[in-house]
Amino acid sequence: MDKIRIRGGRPLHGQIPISGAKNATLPLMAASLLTDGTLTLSNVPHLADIATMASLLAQHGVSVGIDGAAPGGGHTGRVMALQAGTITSTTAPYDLVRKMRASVLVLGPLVAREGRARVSLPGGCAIGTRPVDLHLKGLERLGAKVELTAGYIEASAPGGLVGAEIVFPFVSVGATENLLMAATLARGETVLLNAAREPEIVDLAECLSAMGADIEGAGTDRIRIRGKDRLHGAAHTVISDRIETGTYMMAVAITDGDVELIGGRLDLVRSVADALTPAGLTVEETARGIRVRRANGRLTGIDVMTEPYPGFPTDLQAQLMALMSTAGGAAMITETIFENRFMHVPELTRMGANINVHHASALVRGVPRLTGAPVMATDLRASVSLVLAGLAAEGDTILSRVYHLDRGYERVEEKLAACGAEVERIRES
Ligand SMILES: CC(=O)N[C@H]1[C@@H](OP(=O)(O)OP(=O)(O)OC[C@H]2O[C@@H](n3ccc(=O)[nH]c3=O)[C@H](O)[C@@H]2O)O[C@H](CO)[C@@H](O)[C@@H]1O
Ligand SMILES: C=C(OP(=O)(O)O)C(=O)O
Repeated sequence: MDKIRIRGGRPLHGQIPISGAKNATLPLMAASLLTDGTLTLSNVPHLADIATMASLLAQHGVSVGIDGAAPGGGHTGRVMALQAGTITSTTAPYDLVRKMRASVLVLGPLVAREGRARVSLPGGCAIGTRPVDLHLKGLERLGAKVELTAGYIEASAPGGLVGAEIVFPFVSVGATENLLMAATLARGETVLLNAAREPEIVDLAECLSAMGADIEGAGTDRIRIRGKDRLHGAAHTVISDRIETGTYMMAVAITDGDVELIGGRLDLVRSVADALTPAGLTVEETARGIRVRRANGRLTGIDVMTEPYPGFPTDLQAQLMALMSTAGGAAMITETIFENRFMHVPELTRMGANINVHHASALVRGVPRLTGAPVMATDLRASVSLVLAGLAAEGDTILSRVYHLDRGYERVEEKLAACGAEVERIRES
């Protein structure tokens, strides 16, 4: 298993290309199941999760073609062509689903197109129990019969799905995506209320519309879908990764650097910029992306609560905690989305951070400096928070279980090293 070694203390200077969004690409790939036409996605990031979704789709019978990296390894990403001419299997097996929870996004499209699906229950993960009850109740509202048998979701709608009003009791990105996709092939009209408003939902809706779906209101909490008999192929460019953007914003901030994030979109990270500006960061839109640097001197602690979009994203909470570990004064960080998303705290503490967790809140008292240490990744965003801490720490940090990082950060060590960081991957067989 690979490790990453970081020698801290080097400010980042230069440019970092932002990749296409993992969390947009995964549902977009699942949407290919809705049509026998070809769905061509550009700006697809080269990540482990994307490879997992490609394997899952392949075993459903989808042909997946990838053109290789863009010339020069640039930020324009890969082009992926997906064609689900015939669905050869409606089962999503445990072995693939357990690797990646987003595999459950094949459920809605499979039931909508084939009238049935058998999808392994994803189960919990390091950050929480993460049930899928809203996905299942929503499918039932669309007329599917849903049973849980031997760890699998068995859903059937032999006569096809029928549009309905679905009110989510709380916001779920995945349930909104699954039901949005399912509703595009349901008979009649579906209305999703208290729908997630994440940019990845808007991206999915735009792609589905290009495939012939009739969707209004994506990006608001009320999405109306008029079902169609069939969808067709389309070409779509994946939006830039706002979580990667926010992560590098904080990497620049923690090292007191000055970097332009090429392809980063300020409108997608507004809540992050709004939180980090009072902390002492300058965030400016440029012709090609976003420029980030400190306004002057040490950053100051801020209080932040994670919320569904447009609030501060839970996927940037761990990175913010690393940043606040070296800020002046105290910061209170409250996690409202996942019940167990503080797994990075003991590891940051091992690097000298002063953090006390009380239920869903962490009180971070800034220390003058962190010290490098061997640390272990527990989940994707926790692992990158340790990379950030390592960039600012005195001495060497060695991060193990890098496979978590590889799920969501494309060429992270190359991107950081190109801006002056001393970071290298230690490949181990
Ligand atoms: C691949 C992808 O896009 N992943 C993102 C997606 O995950 P995901 O789609 O899994 O997250 P959700 O928005 O569904 O989860 C929000 C909360 O609702 C709960 N819940 C969700 C569904 C359900 O049926 N029942 C239920 O109780 C979850 O356990 C969690 O506490 O949104 C999260 C919240 O922004 C992000 O952290 C993840 O990076
Ligand atoms: C939690 C994440 O992903 P997933 O929902 O796939 O676990 C994430 O991207 O931070």
